[in-house]
Amino acid sequence: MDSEAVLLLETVNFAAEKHRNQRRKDPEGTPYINHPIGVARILSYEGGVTDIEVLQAALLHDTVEDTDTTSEELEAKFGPIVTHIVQEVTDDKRLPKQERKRLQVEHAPHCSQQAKLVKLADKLYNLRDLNACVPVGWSAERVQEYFVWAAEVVKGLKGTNLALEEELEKLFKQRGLQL
Ligand SMILES: Nc1nc2c(ncn2[C@@H]2O[C@H](COP(=O)(O)OP(=O)(O)O)[C@@H](OP(=O)(O)OP(=O)(O)O)[C@H]2O)c(=O)[nH]1
Ligand SMILES: [Mn+2]
Repeated sequence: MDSEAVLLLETVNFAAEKHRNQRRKDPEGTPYINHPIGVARILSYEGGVTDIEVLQAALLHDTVEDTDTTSEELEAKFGPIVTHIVQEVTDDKRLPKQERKRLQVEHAPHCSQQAKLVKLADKLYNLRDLNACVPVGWSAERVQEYFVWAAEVVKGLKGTNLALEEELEKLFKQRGLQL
């Protein structure tokens, strides 16, 4: 087996262990790990991305934000490039939610190309997920607000990956939003 396959399995296993007690917000409580795996899969299968560090960062992208994982831990196990991409897509959970959301819109255009790819795939996964089923406690208005905000973030990511941007544009159009 080639060394990149070994590395991807090592990465997905690390993410699965870190997210093992977490569930998605859908009524069925889908295992959280389905999300990072799906984000990495969007990048490879739909986006044609073969950059192993981007695929690893996609698998790890919510570990620092949502679990006890530290950047130091990622750096020791996966190296500085993967760790930096994850840091770029990590919200500071100590900030109020509104501020975190505003900072994503502000920072998106200044991210590295690698981080922009992960952000595009993360938004595409989450928007498709919202169309498939509404998180527990979310109103239709809250779902629409998420689309409006996501469109603002994605505007700042334009010119990164045509296939993913086209898929996102379709979803925004269905909601009456323009990129
Ligand atoms: N659509 C959907 N999202 C769910 C579900 N379960 C968990 N999430 C996560 O919830 C986040 C979006 O919910 P919000 O209320 O806007 O944000 P918050 O969790 O950070 O407070 C996303 O975080 P994220 O991946 O860090 O992305 P981002 O929204 O911060 O860009 C998404 O992955 C689900 O069942 N459906
Ligand atoms: Mn995510």
